[in-house]
Amino acid sequence: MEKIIVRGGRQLNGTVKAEGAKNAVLPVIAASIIASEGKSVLHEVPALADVTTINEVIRHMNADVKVEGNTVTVDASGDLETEAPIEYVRKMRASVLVLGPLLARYGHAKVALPGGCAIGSRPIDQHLKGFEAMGAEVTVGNGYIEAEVKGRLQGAKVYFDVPSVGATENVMMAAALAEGTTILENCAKEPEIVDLANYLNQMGGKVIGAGTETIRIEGVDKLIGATHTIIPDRVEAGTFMVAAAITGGNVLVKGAMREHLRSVISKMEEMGVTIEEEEDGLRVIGPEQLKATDIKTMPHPGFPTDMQSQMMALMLNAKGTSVITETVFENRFMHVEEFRRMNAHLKIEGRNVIVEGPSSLQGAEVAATDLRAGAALILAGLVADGYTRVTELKHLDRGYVDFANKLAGLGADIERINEQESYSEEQEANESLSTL
Ligand SMILES: CC(=O)N[C@H]1[C@@H](OP(=O)(O)OP(=O)(O)OC[C@H]2O[C@@H](n3ccc(=O)[nH]c3=O)[C@H](O)[C@@H]2O)O[C@H](CO)[C@@H](O)[C@@H]1O
Ligand SMILES: C=C(OP(=O)(O)O)C(=O)O
Repeated sequence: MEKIIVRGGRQLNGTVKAEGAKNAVLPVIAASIIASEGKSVLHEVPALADVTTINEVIRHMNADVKVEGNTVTVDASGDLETEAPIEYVRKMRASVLVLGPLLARYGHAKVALPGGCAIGSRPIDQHLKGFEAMGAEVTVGNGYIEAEVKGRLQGAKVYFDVPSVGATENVMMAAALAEGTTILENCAKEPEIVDLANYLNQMGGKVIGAGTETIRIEGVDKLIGATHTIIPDRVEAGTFMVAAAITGGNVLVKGAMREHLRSVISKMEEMGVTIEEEEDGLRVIGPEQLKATDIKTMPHPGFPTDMQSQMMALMLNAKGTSVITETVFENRFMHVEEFRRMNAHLKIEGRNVIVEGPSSLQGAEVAATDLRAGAALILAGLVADGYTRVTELKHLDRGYVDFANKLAGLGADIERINEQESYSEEQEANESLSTL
């Protein structure tokens, strides 16, 4: 079994670079199959498990995908299959993002129903509502969603009941190749949606208003492969910002963009962290003593749910009572039990978690319950007394490239090991860390 072992107590210093954003690259690769001519050349693609999965999904459909370092080239000009089976969707829910492109290009798409996951039930009714408004017939049965339209999708007016990132992206991709104009209202405004719209426009699409609550899309007859560079990952950047702050360190996070991280920056500043904008990123300097604060997760530009567990780790080290309110996902507190194993003082009250700090965190064996929880437990391990061993790394690998090595590069006492059953835990920890 693979584990990350971290021994707390080191201050982090130095420079670390954020990779291309997972949540931008997944819809962009899904959108690449909409191009019936030419190749797309995508730069700054992070080497994540989720990227491997989306590549497998579109390869399964007969797209030609080449990966060379951080550049991915997609040629989807041949005839594609219009189905994404369960094995891919189970690994990664974002596989449903091929629905819009396939439906627009072929008038048919069949994708396994994603179901819930560790953070909530995560329905996709808003995606389907958008396709139906554009004239598609959608059926759900035998574990699959099948969408079909005779002729082309028709431009339509769609009002989303909730500002969903995935629904905004899926319907925006479908509308790019529909006949006529589509107006999407109450859209999600995340930077990754803007990145996708920019890519669609580079392909010949006509999308305006991405990043605001109303997006207007003039459908075009065809889209052509294009070159595009993925934006930096604001959640990975935010995670390293917390790593610097929690250890009282001084770290330059290259690629961290102020305009994408406003809510995270202001909350960290309220906690006493110094954040300075530099030419190529943000410098984060941790205080001697962090102060308590409250956060409420919201759609962008509110505080991102994907930074909630990392902020919990930070609050555990702050003086006073902090309150976290999770409004985006109904079940995103699985990490609370794991933090408690590290002597964290946390109380769940409905959608709130009361954090009593500073907790004297103790190293323990803990499991990543989702990908951000995995990162957050490692952050807590950076300041816990003794060894923290984090398991279930498959979650972490979905969203972080080389996380342990990047932290080690900043001075953390951390190593990723493949456990030999015959070793005792302590022997193994000592041996693996003695080389650091
Ligand atoms: C690959 C990707 O980009 N993942 C991100 C995306 O997920 P994802 O796109 O799945 O998240 P959504 O924005 O769709 O979900 C937001 C909320 O809307 C609800 N909802 C969503 C769709 C729908 O049809 N009906 C519905 O009720 C969800 O249950 C949730 O409560 O945005 C989330 C919220 O910022 C992030 O945590 C994820 O990291
Ligand atoms: C919840 C996340 O991703 P996904 O939507 O891919 O599960 C995340 O990135 O934290």
